[in-house]
Amino acid sequence: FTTRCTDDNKGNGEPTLYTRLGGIDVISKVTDKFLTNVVADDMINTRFEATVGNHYRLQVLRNNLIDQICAGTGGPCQYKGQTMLEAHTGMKISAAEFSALMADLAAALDFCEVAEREKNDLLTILTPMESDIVDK
Ligand code: HEM
Repeated sequence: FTTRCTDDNKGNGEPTLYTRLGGIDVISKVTDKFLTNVVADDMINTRFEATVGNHYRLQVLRNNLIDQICAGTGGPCQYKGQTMLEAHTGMKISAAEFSALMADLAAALDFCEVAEREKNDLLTILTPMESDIVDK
């Protein structure tokens, strides 16, 4: 039975994925690189033209992405955006576009030197969202 002087574990001494990723600082940097990669990605960047062209809208998306990753990995944030189904309904996003976006995120995690285990853990959390995002 392991205890440590922190509440950042599930009672088993294992830090949350949020902490293993490096906390809000690394999550923010990964999100910025991810958005840079998406904007450079000819497969999907037209999807984000209106967002990138509006500073306020881009900041909202950035904040929502950071909160979503922070909250989803056990960090102290609250996601305040729409559900994935609400946010993507009407866009008719294809499975190929979803894969392209996930590859842009994986490249951002590599760029920020996030370790393989943490990279895979985060991608594993996001992958099931495909059913609420693709073909809606
Ligand atoms: C696991 C994959 C994905 C996640 C976690 C994700 C996450 C999000 C989040 C958090 C928002 C903001 C919702 C809000 O503001 O209330 C959003 C909006 C959006 N997403 Fe996704 N998304 C994913 C996949 C995709 C894909 C594959 C595309 C298109 C290729 C896409 C295109 C968009 C667009 C265009 C918006 C609207 C941005 C705006 O409001 O200006 N998303 N997404």
